[in-house]
Amino acid sequence: MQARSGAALNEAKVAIRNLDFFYADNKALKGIRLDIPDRQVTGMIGPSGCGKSTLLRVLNRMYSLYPGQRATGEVLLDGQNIISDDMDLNELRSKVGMVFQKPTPFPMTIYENIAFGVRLHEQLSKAQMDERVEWALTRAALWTEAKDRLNSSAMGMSGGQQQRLCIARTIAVRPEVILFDEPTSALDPISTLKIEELIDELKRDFTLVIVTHNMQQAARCADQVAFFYLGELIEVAPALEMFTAPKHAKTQEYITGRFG
Ligand SMILES: Nc1ncnc2c1ncn2[C@@H]1O[C@H](COP(=O)(O)OP(=O)(O)OP(=O)(O)O)[C@@H](O)[C@H]1O
Repeated sequence: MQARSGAALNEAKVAIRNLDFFYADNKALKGIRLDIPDRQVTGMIGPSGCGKSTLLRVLNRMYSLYPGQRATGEVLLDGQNIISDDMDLNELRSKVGMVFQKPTPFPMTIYENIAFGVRLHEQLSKAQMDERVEWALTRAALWTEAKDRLNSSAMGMSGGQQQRLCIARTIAVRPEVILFDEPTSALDPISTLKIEELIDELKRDFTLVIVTHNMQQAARCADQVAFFYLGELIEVAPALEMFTAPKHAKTQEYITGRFG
C-alpha cells in the first residue's frame, strides 16, 4: 500500500492526555494519550465501535449536548483544556469545525449555506461576506462550479458538490481544526478523490483529523495514523510506519483486513 512518506510530525496543536469518556456507565474511551500535530492530517482507524467517532465528539464537545455523557482528563487545544467546564463552547465551535459522513447542506441557497455560520460568529458587511463566500468556495475547490448559481438551492447540487459545500461552510468560519467523520463514505470514487485532494491542500492552513474505514484513504491522506480498539489507542505512528511496520499484532491484523 502506498503511504505518505515521512515528513517529520509538527508540534501538537491538540494534546490529549489521560482521556476517559463515558456514555452513562459505558466507558467508551480509556486513558487516551494522543498528540494531534499542527497543520497535518491525523487519520483515525479501527473496527466499528472502537471509539473513533466518540473521540471526534469530544474534540468539539458535541457530547455536552447530551446528559449522561462525560469526559475526564485533558484535551489541550493550544494549551487550553477544552473539556473543562470553563470552556466557552461558542468559541470552541468557531475553532473546531466538523464535516459529517453524509453531506448535510441546509435547505437554502449555496450563498446562504456559507453566510449562515459566519453570521453566528462575525458581523461582516455585504462586500466582506461576498468576499468570504468566494474565499471559502475557492478553498473548497467549488468556486468554478458554484459561482454562477450562488442563489440556487444547495439541494440541487450533486452529492460530491454538497460535501465540498459542507467543507466550504466549515472553512468559512476560519476554524483552526477540522474534523472529518468518514467524509467520503457516501461518495463516488471521483468525488472521493476530489475530497482527498482538498484535504491535502487544506492542511497548509488547518489541522485536520479524519476518521475513515478505508485503509487506502488513511494511507493516502494521513501524516500520522492512530489505531483504536475497544476504546483504547493501541498504536499511533507516522502513516508509512503504521502501514509498513506496525508494532502491535492487533494493528497488523486490522490493516491487513483480518478482522473488523
Ligand atoms: N449515544 C450512545 N450511547 C451509548 N453508547 C454509545 C453511544 N454512541 C456510541 N456508544 C458506544 O460507544 C462505543 C464507541 O462508539 P463509536 O461510535 O465512537 O465507535 P466508532 O469507532 O466510531 O464506530 P463506527 O466505525 O461504527 O462509526 C461503542 O461501544 C458504542 O456502542
